[in-house]
Amino acid sequence: MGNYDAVIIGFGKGGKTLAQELAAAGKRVALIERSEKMFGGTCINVGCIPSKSLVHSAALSRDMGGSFEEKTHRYELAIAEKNKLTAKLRQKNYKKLNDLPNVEIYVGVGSLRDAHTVIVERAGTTDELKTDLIFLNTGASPFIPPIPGLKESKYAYLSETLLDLERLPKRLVIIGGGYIGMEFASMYQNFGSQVTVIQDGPVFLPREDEEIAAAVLQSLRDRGVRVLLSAKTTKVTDMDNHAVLNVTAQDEEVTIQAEAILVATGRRPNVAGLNLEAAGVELTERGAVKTDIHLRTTAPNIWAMGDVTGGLQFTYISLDDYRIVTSAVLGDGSRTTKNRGAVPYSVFLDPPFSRVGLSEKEAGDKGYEIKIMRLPAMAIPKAQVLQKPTGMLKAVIDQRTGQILGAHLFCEESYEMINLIKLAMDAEVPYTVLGNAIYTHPTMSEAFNDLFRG
Ligand SMILES: Cc1cc2nc3c(=O)[nH]c(=O)nc-3n(C[C@H](O)[C@H](O)[C@H](O)COP(=O)(O)OP(=O)(O)OC[C@H]3O[C@@H](n4cnc5c(N)ncnc54)[C@H](O)[C@@H]3O)c2cc1C
Ligand SMILES: NC(=O)c1ccc[n+]([C@@H]2O[C@H](COP(=O)([O-])OP(=O)(O)OC[C@H]3O[C@@H](n4cnc5c(N)ncnc54)[C@H](O)[C@@H]3O)[C@@H](O)[C@H]2O)c1
Repeated sequence: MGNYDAVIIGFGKGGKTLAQELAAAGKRVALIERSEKMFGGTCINVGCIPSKSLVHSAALSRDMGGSFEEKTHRYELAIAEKNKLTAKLRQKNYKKLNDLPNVEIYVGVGSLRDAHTVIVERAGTTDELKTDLIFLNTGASPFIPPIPGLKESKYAYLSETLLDLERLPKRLVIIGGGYIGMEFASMYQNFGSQVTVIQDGPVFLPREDEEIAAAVLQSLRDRGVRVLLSAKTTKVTDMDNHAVLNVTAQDEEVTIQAEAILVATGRRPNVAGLNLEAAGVELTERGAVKTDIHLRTTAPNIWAMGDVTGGLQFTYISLDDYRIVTSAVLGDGSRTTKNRGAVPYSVFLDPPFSRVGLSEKEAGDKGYEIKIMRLPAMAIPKAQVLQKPTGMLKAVIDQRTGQILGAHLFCEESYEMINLIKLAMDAEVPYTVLGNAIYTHPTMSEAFNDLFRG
């Protein structure tokens, strides 16, 4: 039995950062992680970092061209490179925490006995930890739809297992056209696979600005990605060297063959087995840990961070959740989910798509009198230098105040540009400031001179 000031379940972004902060404040901390392969969490092991390493390698491979065998060889090298990177980061993350004298890492599955007792279980041993404060940072796991034959298929993968597939699939089918589906479609198309995306709804990227979603869809189709909308997979059958998917797409029956199937139909909070009810921690209707604006759960000494709270699933949100929780337990509680500012995001396509704030429709529905500003990517000199003229930029402006309500950038390097707009929105700087600023040249950011000319 151990006594701690704080116990953190899950070695994710929020958890590991909070462990360091609490340790620096003199607290005795236990950090529990169920798998030695997950020190540092989803992002560095099976999420953002490995997928972006492969996105980068795929773009290089596409530029080199060649036969499918040559592409396969480059793919194998890319997987090996990615494995090297994740192993390095995992070890670094472990060491950083393990070197702290008042942090103890437990490898095992954590659960609650009551609001002040955490159990850690692993083969044959059980530890019981007594503590004042508990932090839940257990992340999320893929949801697998109940499609006959899918779970049993040896050709079916989740994002984390596909990232380890060493042989480039000639044909890849992706079930789900969300963030993971789009990024993997773009990446595997660049590596040289023939990619088909099966999306259940009639609208492609329904949460995105209509005009931008149409431009992204067109670009993927121009690159050879087959995207089926209003499509339902009814059965998966394994053959000797491939799977056959029966799909109903807009009332037509089609069969699709694939060497690999990626299931990318959303990720659900990891709450199973935590025994939360024993401590009075309630769930939302959607099965996430219920929290208030300080990320406190319904148990007064228990807090939650990251994907398990059912919020936006991004690494930097888990990191910001750590700031909010730190503010609550070590500070004055002034940082909350309500004042964290605008939340940007990027989908790493080719070119990438990035967004912050409201779409044109959302701004209209909220009653704003709006002005729309647009710029085709081909008008940006740097896009021409990079030979990446595809895409468009769109901004939604509050006509009355000149504030930027939203920006939607589908162009090369948009993942860097969007952070500047987020800053302008948080600082309540009118669009004209970005429109009249001096930028270095030739850069993608200087496009703001034209986008926001007004
Ligand atoms: C393929 C992919 C690509 C992504 N790309 C991006 C991206 O480009 N940018 C971005 O911002 N986000 C991206 N995300 C999302 C991002 O990875 C997650 O939002 C983020 O990692 C969540 O962090 P977290 O702190 O909530 O938990 P996690 O990092 O998921 O950590 C939770 C940890 O808890 C452990 N755990 C769970 N239950 C228990 C238990 N009972 N006991 C002990 N340990 C337990 C898990 O093993 C895990 O290590 C991507 C996700 C995926 C899958
Ligand atoms: N660049 C990034 O920041 C990045 C990259 C990848 C993932 N992520 C995070 O990971 C999370 C999970 O990604 P995801 O793509 O799994 O989820 P998602 O919620 O983004 O998309 C899931 C998609 O699958 C579709 N779908 C569900 N069931 C289906 C079915 N039976 N047949 C066909 N389509 C079906 C849904 O309509 C939806 O479009 C995202 O919410 C995101 O926050 C972020």
